[in-house]
Amino acid sequence: MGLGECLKSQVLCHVLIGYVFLASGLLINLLQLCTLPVWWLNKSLARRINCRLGYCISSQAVALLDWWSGTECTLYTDPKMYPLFGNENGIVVLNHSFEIDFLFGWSFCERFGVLGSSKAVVKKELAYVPVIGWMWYFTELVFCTRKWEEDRITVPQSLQKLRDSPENFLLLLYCEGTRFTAQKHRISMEVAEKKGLPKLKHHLLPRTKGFWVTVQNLRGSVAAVYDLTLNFRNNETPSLLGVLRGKKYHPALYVRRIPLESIPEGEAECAAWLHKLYQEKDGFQEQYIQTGRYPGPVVSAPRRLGPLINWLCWSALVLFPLGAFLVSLLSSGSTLTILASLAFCYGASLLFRWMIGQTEISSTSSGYGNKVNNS
Ligand SMILES: CC/C=C\C/C=C\C/C=C\C/C=C\C/C=C\C/C=C\CCC(=O)SCCNC(=O)CCNC(=O)[C@H](O)C(C)(C)COP(=O)(O)OP(=O)(O)OC[C@H]1O[C@@H](n2cnc3c(N)ncnc32)[C@H](O)[C@@H]1OP(=O)(O)O
Ligand SMILES: CCCCCCCC/C=C\CCCCCCCC(=O)OC[C@@H](O)COP(=O)(O)O
Repeated sequence: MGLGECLKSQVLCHVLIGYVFLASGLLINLLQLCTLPVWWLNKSLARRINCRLGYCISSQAVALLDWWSGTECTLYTDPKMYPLFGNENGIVVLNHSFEIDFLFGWSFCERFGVLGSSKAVVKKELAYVPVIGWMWYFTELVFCTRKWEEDRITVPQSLQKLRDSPENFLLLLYCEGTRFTAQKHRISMEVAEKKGLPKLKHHLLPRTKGFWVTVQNLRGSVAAVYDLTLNFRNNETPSLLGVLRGKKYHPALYVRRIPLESIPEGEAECAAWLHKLYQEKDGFQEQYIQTGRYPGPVVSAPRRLGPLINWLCWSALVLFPLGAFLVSLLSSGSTLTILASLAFCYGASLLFRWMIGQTEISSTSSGYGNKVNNS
């Protein structure tokens, strides 16, 4: 085992990474809170500032993936479309089969220069997660309850706010609405059968209402739907803990750009269009599993230095006071202070572990989609 591998497996390194993420993240959340008065004075400026602050948090996770674990994603797409990525607003439709599929989305957003302004339609529960959830509140993510009676009012309102976004954005929509499990797949195929729709092998049946309201509310301000299909070599199942331990994964992503004008306006037609899209996605997944490739040529999208520099800067900023504190603690010799500090560190590491748990299907998978009804 080389020095790098040895370092990546050390619990102390993981604790320090967690500390940097939490300390810098909470500081950034506080800065975001301080931008509240700016929203009333100059909304566009407040949004730009919050995009930069959001970048400071999300790019730490990207640095962990791109630079710490060294994961490289193989991108399959049309090279003629590639220059448009990040240079226009887009709705991203991605399969929701992996615990940290969002992180690979973030990694590409970074490469296309829109990480700070990246958006998603996320379940409301995530708004309460410290650091990430609080940051999302300020970067105007669209929160939903996954109860259509409520979402039909609130989701369009949030989407309307994005129309005059001062920066280009990619809005991620997991139409499956929940992470893939064998049970949810079985139930959703029962729904498919009842609706007379063809069965999907690798996806849950997409929920169509969210897609329809998203397209309708963003028509005129979004140029295209980006259809993304993600999978991993050798049936890898990536996890945040794996990335933290420096495990290198081998993702492959197929991106298709579909002009928004080509999507039907009526709800029923739009729903049928989405079901057809998922049938195509299922075919692409099958092709990847059979051949190890997606259709189309491979395009290079190199990782950028930005996340690494950001991470190093925040690390220096929060590790220096920690070092000074530890020195003064040890020299003070007070047993009570040392015990209190140890208890605080233990609490902070539990919080970090809980946050990682939010990405884990085994610990936090909701009951949504476990029954043949809306919930
Ligand atoms: C080039 C670019 C390259 C790279 C860039 C890539 C991407 C990066 C971009 C941005 C990244 C930014 C941030 C990402 C970071 C983090 C995000 C991470 C995670 C958060 C993810 C989530 O939280 S996912 C969960 C929340 N999101 C959603 O749910 C969205 C999808 N859902 C919907 O759209 C729903 O319609 C709804 C939520 C709006 C409402 O849900 P509800 O259930 O109330 O109603 P529905 O009408 O949808 O459902 C009822 C219909 O469904 C049928 N039904 C019943 N049971 C089932 C079942 N088990 N399975 C399927 N269908 C079922 C039912 O019959 C109803 O049918 P109708 O015919 O009557 O409609
Ligand atoms: C440099 C250190 C970087 C450490 C990065 C730590 C980041 C982890 C911190 C907080 C995690 C919060 C974000 C979790 C995003 C969860 C994504 C997700 O997939 O949500 C599930 C949702 O779709 C559907 O939920 P269910 O399947 O119905 O249940």
